[in-house]
Amino acid sequence: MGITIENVSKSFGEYLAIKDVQLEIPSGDFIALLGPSGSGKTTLLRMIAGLESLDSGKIHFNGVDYSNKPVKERKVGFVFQHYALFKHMTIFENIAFGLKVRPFKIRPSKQEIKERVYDLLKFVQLEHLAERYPSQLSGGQKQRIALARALAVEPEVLLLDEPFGALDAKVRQELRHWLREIHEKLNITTIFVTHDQEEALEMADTIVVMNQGQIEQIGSPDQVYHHPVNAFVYRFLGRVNEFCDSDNEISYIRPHEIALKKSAQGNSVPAKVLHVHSVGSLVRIQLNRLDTNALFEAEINTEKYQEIGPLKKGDLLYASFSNLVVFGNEQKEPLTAIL
Ligand SMILES: Nc1ncnc2c1ncn2[C@@H]1O[C@H](COP(=O)(O)OP(=O)(O)OP(=O)(O)O)[C@@H](O)[C@H]1O
Repeated sequence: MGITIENVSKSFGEYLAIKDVQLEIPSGDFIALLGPSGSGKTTLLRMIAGLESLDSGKIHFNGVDYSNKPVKERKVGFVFQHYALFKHMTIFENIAFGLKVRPFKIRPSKQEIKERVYDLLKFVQLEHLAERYPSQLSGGQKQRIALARALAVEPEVLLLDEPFGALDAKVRQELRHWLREIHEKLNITTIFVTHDQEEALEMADTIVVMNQGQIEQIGSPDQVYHHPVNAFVYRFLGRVNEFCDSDNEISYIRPHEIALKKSAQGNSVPAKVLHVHSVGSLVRIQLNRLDTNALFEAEINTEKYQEIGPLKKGDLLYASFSNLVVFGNEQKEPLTAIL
């Protein structure tokens, strides 16, 4: 199902939480709403679900105005951060719930419900847990079941609000791949809220970067990461070094874009090593520019480190900043790209 969000705004009392948002979500897309806490991601998701009213604007599902339709008419499935499984029901009953409470006329038979629940359990690879209670499941298993429950009613839109937020890093990683595979199989339009840029970059077809109730940029992971339209997006999408050029301009470069050499080359800048630490296959090096005294961080792989290292505090290196991007303080567009 394609969704069109047209000039939507929403206030809570005096506070304008969503400001004139426009967004076109093609059918079958996997979208991440990415932004810091309080940027309006959940509010926008809840408006799409019909859980929050709109002050102005419209939301269309497949070209039909759904702005005032109740939740139950929207064919949406939800998964929230805190599982929200019914504690007193078995896993089977949890998944069956949405089907059992359907009006009599459209309610499947007992046998049909049973088959559907087992199909879903198979789909999320947790058939063996049907008779357990939520308290007997791990966090990751609970979220798989929450997804199976959301899928039971055959939604045309899947809404996920930080579904892996409460899980540890390894389980999160597994579930990201798993959810992406599920999306590829079912192709349901999926909107995913996260404040984790890595999660958004890894999973989504389209990233919508939000800030203070507004959209800063819409684009593929590659576009928002490599071609951010402003300083906010640049900063939010990953580690970044900032150098003040003047009162109005700041230049930005990501740590992995800085080339480090043992000897001076071209317009490289001398810098002293302050700190070195390894993170898996990467080495992060904190340095101090000798020309401006500014601190910065470079990131290289272990092979490159073997070429220039081992390094210790006080060692002298030469840094080339070939990909600096300059934004004015309040500018939306990059002023220049210095090569
Ligand atoms: N029911 C409400 N009543 C009053 N203010 C609200 C309500 N819901 C949200 N807000 C405010 O609206 C703003 C946006 O909140 P929202 O939950 O949409 O942000 P978010 O980007 O999802 O943040 P988080 O990542 O922390 O969940 C916040 O300042 C929040 O305090």
